[in-house]
Amino acid sequence: MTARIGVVTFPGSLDDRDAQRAVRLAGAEPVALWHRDKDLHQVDAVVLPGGFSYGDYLRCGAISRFSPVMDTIIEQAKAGLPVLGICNGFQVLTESHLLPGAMLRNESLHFVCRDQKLRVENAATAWTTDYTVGQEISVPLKNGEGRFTADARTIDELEAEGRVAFRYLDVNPNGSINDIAGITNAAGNVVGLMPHPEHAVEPLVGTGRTDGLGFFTSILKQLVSS
Ligand SMILES: NC(=O)CC[C@H](N)C(=O)O
Repeated sequence: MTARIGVVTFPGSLDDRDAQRAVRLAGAEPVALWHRDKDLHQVDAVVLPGGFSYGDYLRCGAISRFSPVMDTIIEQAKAGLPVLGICNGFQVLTESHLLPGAMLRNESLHFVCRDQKLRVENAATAWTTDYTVGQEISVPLKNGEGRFTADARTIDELEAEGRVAFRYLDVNPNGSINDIAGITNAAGNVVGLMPHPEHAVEPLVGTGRTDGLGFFTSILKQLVSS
C-alpha cells in the first residue's frame, strides 16, 4: 500500500505545493490537510510546510499553533506520528512545544535567501535515515526569523542526546546557537529545520541538486517497513 503523507495548509502557507510534490517524487501519496480540519484522514506522516502562516503576526507560527489541525497533530505526534516541520513548519513545532526552543529574528535583522550548506548530524530520525552522519548537503534557505535559541540547559541536552539533526556549514546565516539548523525530539519522529529540503528534489530546478529528497525517501522507507 502507498504511504500517505499529509501536508497542512494554513492561511499564508507558501510551500505546501512543493512539499506535496516532494512527497510524490519520493513515491508516497500526498494528502492535503486543511488547518481547520481536526481530521488527519488517516495519514501515516505529516509535513508542516514553509511560508508565512497568519502573516507571521505575533511571532512566526504563534497563531497556527492553535489551529484545529494542530490539536490532532500534537496529540498524535506524542504517540509517534512522524512530523516534519520545514521553516515556518519548524516555527509551528517550537510554538507547539513538540520541539524545544524558539526562533528569533535573524541576527542581521534581514530576510536571508541563499543556498545553504548543512552537515547531517543525526541520521537516525524518521526523516533522515537516507543520509549519513557527517554528510554535507546543500538546500535553499529563506527566512526572516530563523535564529534558533533555547536556554543553556536545553542546548546542552540537545547536544548531549545527539538531537541536533543539522548544522549550518560555512556560514551561519542567522546567528543560531551552535550553528543549529534543525533538531529532533527525543523519539526521533518529530524533526524541524529552517532550510527547505522540499525545494531541492529535482535536477531541473535551482542548483540542480536533489539533496533534499532524502527526507522524503527516508520517511517512506520507515513507513513501508513498519
Ligand atoms: N520560508 C519560510 O517558511 C519563512 C518562514 C518565516 N515566515 C520567516 O520569515 O522566518
